[in-house]
Amino acid sequence: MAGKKIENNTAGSPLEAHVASSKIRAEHIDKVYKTGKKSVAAIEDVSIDIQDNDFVCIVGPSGCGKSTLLRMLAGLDFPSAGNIIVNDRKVTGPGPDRGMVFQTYTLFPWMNVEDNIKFGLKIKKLPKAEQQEIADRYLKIIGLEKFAQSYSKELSGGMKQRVAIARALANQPEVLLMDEPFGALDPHTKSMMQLLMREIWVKEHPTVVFITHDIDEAVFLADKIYVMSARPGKMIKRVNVYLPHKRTLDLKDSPEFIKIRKGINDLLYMANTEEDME
Ligand SMILES: Nc1ncnc2c1ncn2[C@@H]1O[C@H](COP(=O)(O)OP(=O)(O)OP(=O)(O)O)[C@@H](O)[C@H]1O
Repeated sequence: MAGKKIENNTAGSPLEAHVASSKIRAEHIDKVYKTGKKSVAAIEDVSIDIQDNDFVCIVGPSGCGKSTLLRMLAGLDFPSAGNIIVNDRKVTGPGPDRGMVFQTYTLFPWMNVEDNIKFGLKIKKLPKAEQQEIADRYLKIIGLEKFAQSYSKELSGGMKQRVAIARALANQPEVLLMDEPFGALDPHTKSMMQLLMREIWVKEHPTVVFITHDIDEAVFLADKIYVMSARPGKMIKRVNVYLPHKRTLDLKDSPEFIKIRKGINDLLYMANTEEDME
């Protein structure tokens, strides 16, 4: 697959091409980790172009560099070659324009739910009434109004992730970067979180980049899916997901959903088989 150009399964409509604006661009990214004398090529010649308000998932086998790529978009790590551009500016570090949600729960244990959500707003020194208004709005969206005064240790994993999402969204980042945020949840809670995440996106329309190795999750959530090959990870295809804007869980049993899932599984299988044969 080395050096293969990324393919798009559909050409954008002329209108889309005209009005869409690039929010995030990764241009020919390589990432090599060096530890002592050893070096690991994590990703190779990866390019992506994400438009404003897109919900994008990135899928690929374990170790293909998904988290590495997301960390570089966040400015928490840097490419060995290539550029990352967010809002037409080269990324040189983390910034308030990008919110992150990780797989591990990252709430501040000494703050209650409401204060966790207000954290970034306090730093921004927003007036108290405005902080409360925003916290109330997101508590409602995540359905945890009754837990506003609870602490992290009193919450389930799913509840903690809902608060982490609310905390990230409350800051009104232009881009939400999510690294397998539902990876540690049981299947039922995971489905409920997927539903909630899609609902939040339909309402708020943040630009979302969501990493997962769960193909079902990617097809359910995203409008565009970038598929990566095994390490060193390369982008092999961008798949546009033409499913309804508003989604319900029974969509997962529909022929359209199953067809897209199969297409992505086939791509991953082919990419990995080709790597094995090289
Ligand atoms: N700080 C680091 N130092 C050295 N090697 C690293 C470092 N971080 C990641 N790697 C290596 O880079 C490769 C890509 O890792 P990364 O965590 O980005 O993959 P991933 O696709 O997110 O994996 P998973 O799906 O299992 O979480 C792996 O081989 C990993 O061992």
